[in-house]
Amino acid sequence: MKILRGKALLDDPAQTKSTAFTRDERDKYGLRGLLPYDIADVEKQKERVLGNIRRQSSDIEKYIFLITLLERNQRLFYRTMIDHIEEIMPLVYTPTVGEACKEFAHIFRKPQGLYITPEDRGDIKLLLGNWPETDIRIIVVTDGERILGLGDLGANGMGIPIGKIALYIACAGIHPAQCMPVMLDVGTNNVSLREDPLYLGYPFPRINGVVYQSLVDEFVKAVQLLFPNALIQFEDFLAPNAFEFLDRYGKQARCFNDDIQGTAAVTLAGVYTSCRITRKKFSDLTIMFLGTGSAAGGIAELMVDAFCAAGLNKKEAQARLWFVDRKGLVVANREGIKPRIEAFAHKYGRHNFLDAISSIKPDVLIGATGVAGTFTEDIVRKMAEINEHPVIIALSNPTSHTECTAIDAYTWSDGRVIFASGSPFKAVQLGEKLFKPAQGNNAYIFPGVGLGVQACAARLVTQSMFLAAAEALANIVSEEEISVGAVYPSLKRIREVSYTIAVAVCRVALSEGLTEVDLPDDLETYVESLMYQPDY
Ligand SMILES: NC(=O)c1ccc[n+]([C@@H]2O[C@H](COP(=O)([O-])OP(=O)(O)OC[C@H]3O[C@@H](n4cnc5c(N)ncnc54)[C@H](O)[C@@H]3O)[C@@H](O)[C@H]2O)c1
Ligand SMILES: O=C(O)C[C@H](O)C(=O)O
Ligand SMILES: [Mg+2]
Repeated sequence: MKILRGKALLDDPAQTKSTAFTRDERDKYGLRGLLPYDIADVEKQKERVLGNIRRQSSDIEKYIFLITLLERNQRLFYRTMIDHIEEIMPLVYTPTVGEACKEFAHIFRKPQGLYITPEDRGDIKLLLGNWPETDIRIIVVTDGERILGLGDLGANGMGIPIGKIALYIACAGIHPAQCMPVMLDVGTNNVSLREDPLYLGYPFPRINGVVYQSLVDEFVKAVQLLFPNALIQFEDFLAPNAFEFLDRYGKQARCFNDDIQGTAAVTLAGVYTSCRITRKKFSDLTIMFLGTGSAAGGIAELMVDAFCAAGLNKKEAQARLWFVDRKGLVVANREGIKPRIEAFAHKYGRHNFLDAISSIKPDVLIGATGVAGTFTEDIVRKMAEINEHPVIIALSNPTSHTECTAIDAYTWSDGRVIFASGSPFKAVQLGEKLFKPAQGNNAYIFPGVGLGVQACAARLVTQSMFLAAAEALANIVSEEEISVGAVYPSLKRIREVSYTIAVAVCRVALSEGLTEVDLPDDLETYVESLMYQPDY
């Protein structure tokens, strides 16, 4: 890295320390007179940042403030984010990032990340070469077609890769210079966006079919050529594209789909942990999904592996999993069952959602619909009638799209529910008891998986890695966390979580012969040594 001087040094987000430059440094780098007198250490700077965040009148203003801080002073941004993760994460990630994506074209200040459009066909390598860094290790790419539960947001969806990359850096210590957010801006079918005069994306209907597929092919190939060490995380692609790309690239490129696989691991971990509260055996559970998309489909596939690891055969495992869609219980011989769901369409009578719960008596209910309020009072009460401690995981983001809120879930189940949700909820006081529901979000998984894959230079990312990540995450939850109803560890422990998952991923890669480097025996110390600390 070229050492800058004077104003250029102050203006460089990666190198500046702003008011923290010491007298000696101010002398040495030609900074005298360019800064106020006080030498503010990072603690003082953080105090100022927090004051500024808290004085903003809305979360979207807080988001804008934080993004501009990131553009000004990278280390201060990440130090603040790491030290105050519970306060900052909901601002740079779900739920606020959902609002930021909807408003993206209107709050845009400075480009971040790489944009690829159909006009760049044939030139994607050249575009990647324009990126200012060469040693890229983590890429988060979206085409914006299914941004959280908000639908097709086109190029506005860039907020998601930017947010996920911030989590890679803060939660797993990937170096900022090694990360790249990418928007495959292939158009949008959201007419109101295309008609918005301030819209910044490719203002045409989405390309599709082979034309679209070949552009994604070109992107993946170009990444492999220019950034051979990069891990590609596919994010917020609409199903079936999400599944198709995973099938197409998963066995030949270092990539995974976060909504399918990351979500699967975090949900499985929550279910494992719930067994410590319900005292049920994991292999005895019956699980019901509302929604048949990427998240639910991905979870079911990993659950089958988990049940098989617990001693069931594949058929028995599949028999434990049930799907409900808008038309009710998904059963054999129903029209139009998605190929990924067929194995779970059992021979059974037709039932609506509520009757399906009464009849099948699931221990666990998982929502991945993107539709608010789909876990109604009737549904939660029914789950609580058939289970002493029903497990309800409402995955949909952002908060405005959650299947049910924490307070409703606790109230309707008389405080007996074991609840987790994709976006965070505040603690709920019900009589004497305080519940602190945990956030069931793939943020617990993908940073650690990325760190692990990088640490061991795994050629591919496999299902066994996600199974191991789920086990590692479940094992780390403390008794104290469980006592307030949380099935995940506190976010304050996220770097410990990511590191633990990374070590588990390395072990799987080693056992599957996927590593491309010689790893030291002491994997723990090695992985920890790789983690970026945003210190001056
Ligand atoms: N918490 C997490 O970590 C996490 C991870 C991934 C996705 N998600 C959330 O899950 C939601 C779904 O994501 P996805 O990728 O599976 O999307 P998707 O579009 O692939 O799937 C959504 C599914 O829900 C079904 N659905 C919609 N309304 C329904 C209703 N009223 N009743 C029954 N089914 C209904 C759709 O038919 C579809 O099958 C999004 O809101 C997303 O934010 C959360
Ligand atoms: O982005 C998130 O918060 C989780 C997940 O990837 C989603 O798509 O909702
Ligand atoms: Mg996602």
